[in-house]
Amino acid sequence: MTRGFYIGRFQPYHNGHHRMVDRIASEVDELVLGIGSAGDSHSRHDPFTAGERIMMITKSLVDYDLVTYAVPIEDLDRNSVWVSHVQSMSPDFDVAYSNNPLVIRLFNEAGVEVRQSPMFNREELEGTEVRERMIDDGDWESLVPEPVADVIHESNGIERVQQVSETDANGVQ
Ligand SMILES: Nc1ncnc2c1ncn2[C@@H]1O[C@H](COP(=O)(O)OP(=O)(O)OP(=O)(O)O)[C@@H](O)[C@H]1O
Ligand SMILES: NC(=O)c1ccc[n+]([C@@H]2O[C@H](COP(=O)(O)O)[C@@H](O)[C@H]2O)c1
Repeated sequence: MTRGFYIGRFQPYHNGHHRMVDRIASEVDELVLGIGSAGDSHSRHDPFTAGERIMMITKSLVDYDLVTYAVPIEDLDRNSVWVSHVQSMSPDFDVAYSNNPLVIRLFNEAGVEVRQSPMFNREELEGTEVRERMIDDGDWESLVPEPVADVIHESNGIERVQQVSETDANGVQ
C-alpha cells in the first residue's frame, strides 16, 4: 500500500493539477492533497478559501478509483520546520509530489522521497492565467474540471475575484 502527498495552493484546482493527479493515481493507492496557504483567501493571488478548495478537489476526484484526503495546511514563518508541520496535519505518506523547488528541497532535506511530473500545457494551465481570465471575463471554464466551475459559480467566485483585484482611487490594492 502506497500513500502519496501532493501539495499546492490550488487557487483554483485546474486541469494541470488534474492531469498530475491522473498520473499520480497510477503510482499510489491513496493520495493526500495538501491545500497550501490554507489561511489565505479573498486576495488576487489567493481568492478561494480552504473550504472552497476542498469542495473543488473532492468533487473533481469523486469518480477516481483512489482514496483521497484533502488536508488544509497553513503557512509558517519557519521553512526549517515546515515538513514536520505538514506531517503533523496529514495522514502518513510514503512519497511527496511537487514541482516547486523550495518544497522539493525541504522534503529532500527531511529525508522524504519527492517525485516531479512534467508541466502539462503550462502556457494555459497555470493558476495565475486562470485568475487573470476570471478578472477579464475570459474563458477560464475550459481550464478547470467542470465541478470546479460549479463550486466557483455557487460561491459567486468571479464577482469576488474581480472585486478583490480592483485597485482603489490611488492605485493601491
Ligand atoms: N500545468 C501543470 N502541469 C503540471 N503540474 C502543474 C501544472 N500547474 C501547476 N502544477 C504543479 O502543481 C503544484 C501546485 O501548483 P499551484 O497550486 O501553485 O498552481 P500554479 O498553476 O503553479 O498556480 P499559480 O499560478 O497560482 O502560482 C506545483 O507543484 C505546480 O508546479
Ligand atoms: N514555510 C512555509 O509555510 C512553507 C514552505 C514551503 C511551502 N509552503 C506552501 O506550500 C504550498 C506549495 O504549493 P505551490 O507549489 O502551489 O506553491 C504553498 O501554499 C506554500 O505557501 C509553505
